Amino acid sequence: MARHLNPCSSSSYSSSTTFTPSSFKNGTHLSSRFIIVPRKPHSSSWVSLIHPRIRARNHFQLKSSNGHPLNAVSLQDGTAGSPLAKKHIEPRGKKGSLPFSELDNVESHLSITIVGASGDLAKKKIFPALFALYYEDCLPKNFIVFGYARTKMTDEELRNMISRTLTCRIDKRENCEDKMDHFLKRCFYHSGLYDSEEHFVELNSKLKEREAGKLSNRLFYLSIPPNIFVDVARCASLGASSENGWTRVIVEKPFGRDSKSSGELTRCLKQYLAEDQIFRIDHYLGKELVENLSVLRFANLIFEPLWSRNCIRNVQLIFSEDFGTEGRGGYFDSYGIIRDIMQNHLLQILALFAMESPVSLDAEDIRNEKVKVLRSMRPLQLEDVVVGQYKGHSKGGKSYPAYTDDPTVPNDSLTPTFAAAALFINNARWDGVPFLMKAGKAIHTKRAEIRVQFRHVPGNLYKRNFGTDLDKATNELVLRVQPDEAIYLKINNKVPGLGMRLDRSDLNLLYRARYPREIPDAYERLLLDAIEGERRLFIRSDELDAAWALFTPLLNELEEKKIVPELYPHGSRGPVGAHYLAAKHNVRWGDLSGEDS
Ligand SMILES: NC(=O)C1=CN([C@@H]2O[C@H](COP(=O)(O)OP(=O)(O)OC[C@H]3O[C@@H](n4cnc5c(N)ncnc54)[C@H](OP(=O)(O)O)[C@@H]3O)[C@@H](O)[C@H]2O)C=CC1
Ligand SMILES: O=C1O[C@H](COP(=O)(O)O)[C@@H](O)[C@H](O)[C@H]1O
Repeated sequence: MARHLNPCSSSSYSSSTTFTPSSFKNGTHLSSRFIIVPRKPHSSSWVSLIHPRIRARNHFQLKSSNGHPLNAVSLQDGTAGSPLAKKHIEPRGKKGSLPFSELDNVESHLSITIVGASGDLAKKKIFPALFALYYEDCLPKNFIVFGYARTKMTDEELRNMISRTLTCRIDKRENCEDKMDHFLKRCFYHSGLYDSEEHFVELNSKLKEREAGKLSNRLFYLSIPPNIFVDVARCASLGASSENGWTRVIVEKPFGRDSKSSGELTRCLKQYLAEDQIFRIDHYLGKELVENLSVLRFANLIFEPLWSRNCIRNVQLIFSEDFGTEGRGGYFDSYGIIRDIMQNHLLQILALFAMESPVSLDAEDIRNEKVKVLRSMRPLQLEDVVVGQYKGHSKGGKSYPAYTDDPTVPNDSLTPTFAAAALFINNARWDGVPFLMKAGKAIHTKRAEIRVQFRHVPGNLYKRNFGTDLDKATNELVLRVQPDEAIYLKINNKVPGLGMRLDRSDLNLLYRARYPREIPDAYERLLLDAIEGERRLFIRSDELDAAWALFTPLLNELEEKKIVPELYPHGSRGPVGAHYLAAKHNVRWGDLSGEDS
């Protein structure tokens, strides 16, 4: 195999092996017990397969996050441009396609490889999510999970490590311990380097051994630092892609630092993977309340007619954590809160909130609408942004560190741990409506919410009761994403009694009261969707480009001008500048209004 210096190599996005089409495994033989159904009647590239066993398991069908039955165990994702996408599978019954009899003979197998299995995210989120899916019978009958990392570990040691993070959550059914044992028996480990194709070939042999001739579908989860994404995509693609089923790769954020690096990352990944195979995860899209946003809008008559500049005064997207960057300072310092939270999680929510009604619930229809919103955003101005950084603080005899006290953070770091911004969408629906974002670490509370403040009632008969500030008593719809999921609507209400006194009350849908069951973690939903081939909750490359196009000029300006962040005490409500920014746009932060603070 020819070796040369590749622009996607190590220090940028590493690789040192030239791609030639012949270097790819190009499995050709399809014989399976699957029924092929076109996912979209008009698109032959969306050929999907449903295993009869899976079809028989209704629970599996019901879990698809777009509300459609499972229809997404596509044999081979992608149709062009990538080594993993060379095969074209004709729908059953078409000329040249495999006969029914041959399709009926092979069972499928799912292999999930977590690359970076020794890391924080894998332990905290990915293994527990996979166990929860197994526990809920959402994984196919034949599956295995492989951990891959440089750390030397035996299968047994991996199992020990994972078992410490698995919980018998949900409703503590009596067979949970058994299920845990069964799950752990399906977990294996392979130690290897991230840039060694040879080590992935070894992994491939272990996978094959356990797949035992079944049709193999393979999912790789890249839970690793971004500088090795491309190395792993290359080695996994060349050394361990499925020969007869699909191969998909979940990529964790950050997807670059700006437009240029993100474009470069996409370009490098696409040397080895087709866009259809890349699942860029934004775990906020997997959160229950974010999922519910579209249901609320499009399945209720009462909201959509109000959903525009005609009735909405402003929208607030708020994220805060009551802890600092503890343990992640090294990563955080080269990204900062704007890249860590705003450019992805909050902007994705904004796009879902503001998009027009999609043609259907199909992933492409939804992502088309989201990308239109992102492309309609007014360029962000520095004067519409406030940045902050937490400083040390003592309270109740306890002292809390400053951001720069972290030994992995330079003492003179200007990296923002807090930011607030006013954004605008230049389209007919949202012209002039401020979308205020606020994200901060080491704030007094942990929360994520969407607040919609409505205009005041014109000619309100009861305006006397509100005093001079009519905006103070307008309706406000709150979607509390976390903690304690809820949707509530603030309304003006008559206080019972003989007089006419109004107060503010909530129509409150508190999830724990209405749905007293545990809400699945975002990673469960997203992993299941990736297994099913459902891309709706994953970020398409043009969405990513549009998101970076919005934030890159601002980030450059902040860095070039060395804007000094406003210091705020650890555990406070954030910098005062955020209030001035809101006031400039005639907005009061709903979370600090006194009613909800
Ligand atoms: N942790 C979290 O809460 C979140 C993480 N993410 C993203 O998920 C990915 C994984 O995160 P996380 O688990 O925290 O990351 P870790 O820093 O824990 O890294 C994961 C694994 O990658 C290997 N690794 C770490 N640093 C390097 C390096 N410099 N070169 C080569 N290998 C390295 C290590 O495995 P070994 O040494 O055994 O090879 C490590 O166990 C990252 O992209 C992160 O940004 C996204 C959202 C939240
Ligand atoms: O992506 C990230 O998200 C977490 C917050 O996620 P949550 O689900 O716990 O709200 C954040 O702590 C981290 O900095 C960021 O990278």
